[in-house]
Amino acid sequence: MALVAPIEYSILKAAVEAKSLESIAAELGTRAENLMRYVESLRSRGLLSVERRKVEVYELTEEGLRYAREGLPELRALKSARCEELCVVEVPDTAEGKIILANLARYGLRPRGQRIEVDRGELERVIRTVEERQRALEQLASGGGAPAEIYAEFLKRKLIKKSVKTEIYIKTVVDLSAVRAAQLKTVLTPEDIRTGAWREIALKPIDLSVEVPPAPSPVPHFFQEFLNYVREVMVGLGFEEVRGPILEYEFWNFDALFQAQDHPAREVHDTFFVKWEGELPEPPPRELMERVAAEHEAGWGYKWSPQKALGLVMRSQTTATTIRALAERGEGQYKVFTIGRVFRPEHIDAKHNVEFHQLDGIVVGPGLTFSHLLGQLEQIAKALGMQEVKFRPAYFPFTSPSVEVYARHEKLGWVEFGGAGIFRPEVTRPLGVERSRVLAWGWGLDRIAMILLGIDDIRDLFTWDLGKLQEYYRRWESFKRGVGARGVKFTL
Ligand SMILES: N[C@@H](Cc1ccccc1)C(=O)O
Repeated sequence: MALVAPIEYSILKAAVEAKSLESIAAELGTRAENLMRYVESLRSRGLLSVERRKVEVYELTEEGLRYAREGLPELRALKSARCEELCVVEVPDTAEGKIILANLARYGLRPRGQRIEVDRGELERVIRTVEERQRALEQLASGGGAPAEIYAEFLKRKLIKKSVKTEIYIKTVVDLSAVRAAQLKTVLTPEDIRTGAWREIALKPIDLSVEVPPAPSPVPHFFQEFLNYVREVMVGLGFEEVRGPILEYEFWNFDALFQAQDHPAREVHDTFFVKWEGELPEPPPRELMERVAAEHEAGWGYKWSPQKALGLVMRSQTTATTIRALAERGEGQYKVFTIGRVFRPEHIDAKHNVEFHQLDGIVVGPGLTFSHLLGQLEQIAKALGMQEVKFRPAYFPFTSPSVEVYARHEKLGWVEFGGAGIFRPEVTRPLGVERSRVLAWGWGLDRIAMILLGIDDIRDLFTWDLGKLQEYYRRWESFKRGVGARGVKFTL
């Protein structure tokens, strides 16, 4: 038993005797185009045969169509005749007048100059003849036929033209009792599968060749451009960019930052721990692991586990990347930054997302102080176009002293957008950095974008709403134009 859609069943029923698709469409009250895909689907399942026949058809020319609508010009002329003893038809000396005279001559009416004189009986005979042509023309216009001699006349007069059309004839090649109309669906639900209902459902074919309506053309994404802008600003301030992996060893995300292995932030609720059997980042140097181990054991007084340090996390801070840079370069004078995604299992709200972007930077050199740090942070904030920032004392396991950095958001008030501090000796010592001091900070770029562009909800940075995206892009463009042109005020 073949299952077919209700419309397919109607087609099969209508085509038990071979018929043209056009006539079946008319029978079913639709257009042939609408049936094509069902016909094709029935054919491909061997339920229907399809034959294409070339047929000669007559089509009205533009002129023919116009006369079908407005009436043949000679008919109009004949009807304007004024009759006394004789009837008189006045024909204007125009292009149309010429057509009128030529056609009236066909029916035996000879003009004298621009006028035709004819007796009433003759006039009525010719009017009937021409009216017959007019009816034929209108019939042709509405898809009907006409007497053979009229085709010849109209062809000569160029009111119709011959063309070859392909007609589709279909015939059902299956016994109707072997076919059943079934429910037609485009999507099967888990329920349909569980209950076995799928057996009774016909899947509606989807025609992938159909043109879809054009979608509004996308603009570049404002936040992507914003991230590039931050990158440019940092490079402009003399920083060098470094990059690091998103799937990171706990070692770089925590241990190298002197975050104890039993530190609360390392518990499941603050970090995404990853079970991973794919390719791994290159492991940290053994020797470095040993020095970090010694630092932890002396400082925190517990047994440091190398296995724990080689666990994998979705990095929760891009400080994991700047600390890699510090380990690689060691002692010296340099400034590096990184921009990248970080991940935290947060409760999502207007200010928190589980995935956001940080700008981390370090400035390395002998003799650097806390004032240098605050000055550096101010300079970056200013270069990014921020109006006012505030610092508050804070705690991070890897810096001392430490601050949190705040800026004012139009709607949300003072928003913390990052932390900063000077790396503790416990962090720098195992990396071989003993003479230099390291200023470090990590800022949330999503929040900075919200502050600069007046976006009220962090989730909006990833909105699918094209209207919002366009609005934010406009704001971003006008922000970019204004950078450097605004009065900047800082408060310590
Ligand atoms: N990594 C910290 C920010 C920070 C970076 C560097 C020094 C101090 C603080 C955070 O994610 O919140």
